[in-house]
This record gives sequence, C-alpha cells and structure tokens, in this order.
Amino acid sequence: MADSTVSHDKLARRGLLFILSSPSGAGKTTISRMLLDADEEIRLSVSVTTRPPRPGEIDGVHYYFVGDAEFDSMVEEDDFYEWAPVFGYRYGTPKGRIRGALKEGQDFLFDIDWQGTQQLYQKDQQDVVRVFILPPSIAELERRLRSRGTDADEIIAARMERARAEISHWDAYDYVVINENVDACFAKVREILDAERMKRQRQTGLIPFVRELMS
Ligand SMILES: Nc1ncnc2c1ncn2[C@@H]1O[C@H](COP(=O)(O)OP(=O)(O)OP(=O)(O)O)[C@@H](O)[C@H]1O
Ligand SMILES: Nc1nc2c(ncn2[C@@H]2O[C@H](COP(=O)(O)O)[C@@H](O)[C@H]2O)c(=O)[nH]1
Repeated sequence: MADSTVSHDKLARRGLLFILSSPSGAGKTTISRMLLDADEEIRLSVSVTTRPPRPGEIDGVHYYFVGDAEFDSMVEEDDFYEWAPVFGYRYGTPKGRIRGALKEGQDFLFDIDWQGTQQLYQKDQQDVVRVFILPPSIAELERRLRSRGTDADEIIAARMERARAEISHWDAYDYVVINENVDACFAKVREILDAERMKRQRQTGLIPFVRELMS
C-alpha cells in the first residue's frame, strides 16, 4: 500500500535548464524577471559579459560585468558552459555548480541567444527546454527598443539589423510564443514550465512512489 505520509505535490524531480531567447527587444528579459518574481523554484543563471552595464543593471545580479582580459582568462580556464559573441561583445554562461544543483531539483533560467542555446543543447539535451519569443511585428520590436531608452540610435540600428537573422533560428526551439500582451505571454511561458516539470522522465520520485503503489 502507498504511504499516506508522502506528499504527492512534492515528489522528487530533476531540475531543468529553461532557456528564453528572442531577437533583442522582443521581451525575454521582461518575461524572465516576471518568472523569477513569481516562481521560487527557478534561479537565474547570471551570465558574464564584456558589455558595459546599462543604467540600473547591477553587477552579480543582472550580469557579471568583466573586461576583455578577464573574459579571455575564463575562456582559457574552461569556466564557461557556453559563450558567444553578440553585438560586438562577448557573453558566457559560467559553469558554477549547475550539474549538482540539477540533481537536487533546482531549475535554472537562461536569457541567452541562439548560439548559446545550441551549445547548451548539445551538452545536455535531456535537461534543456528551449523557448523562443517573437515580437508581434518588426515595427513593434523597434518601438520597444526605443521605448526602453537604454541604447543609443546606432546600437538600436545594429540590433534591428540582426533581428531577422535571429528570428530565422525560431525552428531550433521546442516552443515559440508571440509576445503581444506581456501578461498573456508570461502565462504561456509559465504553462510551459509547469508542464515540463511534470514530464515523467524528470519526476525521479515517481519510481519509488509507483513501486509502493504496486506493492
Ligand atoms: N508585450 C509587451 N508590450 C509592450 N512592451 C513590452 C512588452 N514586452 C516587453 N516590453 C518592453 O519592451 C522593451 C524591451 O523588452 P526587454 O528588455 O525585455 O527585451 P529583450 O528581449 O530582453 O531585449 P535584449 O535582448 O536587448 O536584452 C522593454 O522596455 C519592455 O518593457
Ligand atoms: N550565448 C549567450 N548569449 C547571451 C548570454 N547572456 C546574454 N546573452 C544574449 O545576448 C544578447 C544581448 O543581451 P543584452 O543584455 O546586451 O541586451 C541577448 O540575445 C541575450 O539573450 C550568454 O551567457 N550566452
């Protein structure tokens, strides 16, 4: 007989690597922050970048901001899970202790581009969940980049220039969500996360539970 003291909502499970990508300005940082506020079980994988901080960005919270020499030495020391050049700067995912924490059921959120997504997926297909966010239109994408008020005109132009190339990678993702209304987009992203957590393969606690049920 199954042990009635086992909580069915809290069966052990393996964590996942939840990736949000999009062309710049489509809203993945906005959705990431909403997710981190709403969900205590997921933690942001804080990237390392050579890009200078934007107003309001905090070192160690939004990114680890480093110089070129420090980034070079991290590459040499094999400190990155993946790294890629984006918009003239370098961005990388530090290894930290992701693998051990995954086993303990910790989920990680990644706000990374398509190149980093490919590299992470090649390293760990079973744990990666890939979500691509699309803007409702190219004109709205540009409006959002301008309304954010963080980038000079030439940076916005460079990001718009690359938008179509980035969108062309949409079919390398497991899920694609259009971010027209931010609350509706967030709700869909949460549904994806919830469903992925319930996948049989991730629910390591099911095996002893089912054995118990069948005994
Ligand atoms: N659904 C939405 N409707 C209107 N504005 C939005 C929506 N989603 C996000 N925004 C706004 O668009 C701007 C860009 O969003 P955000 O910074 O999240 O994009 P991003 O994809 O993370 O860009 P980057 O890759 O450059 O960091 C922000 O000012 C944000 O508040
Ligand atoms: N491959 C990686 N891409 C990353 C990482 N961290 C962020 N990014 C991507 O860079 C662009 C630009 O970001 P921004 O903050 O300067 O607007 C965006 O597409 C991010 O998703 C990383 O560690 N690896």
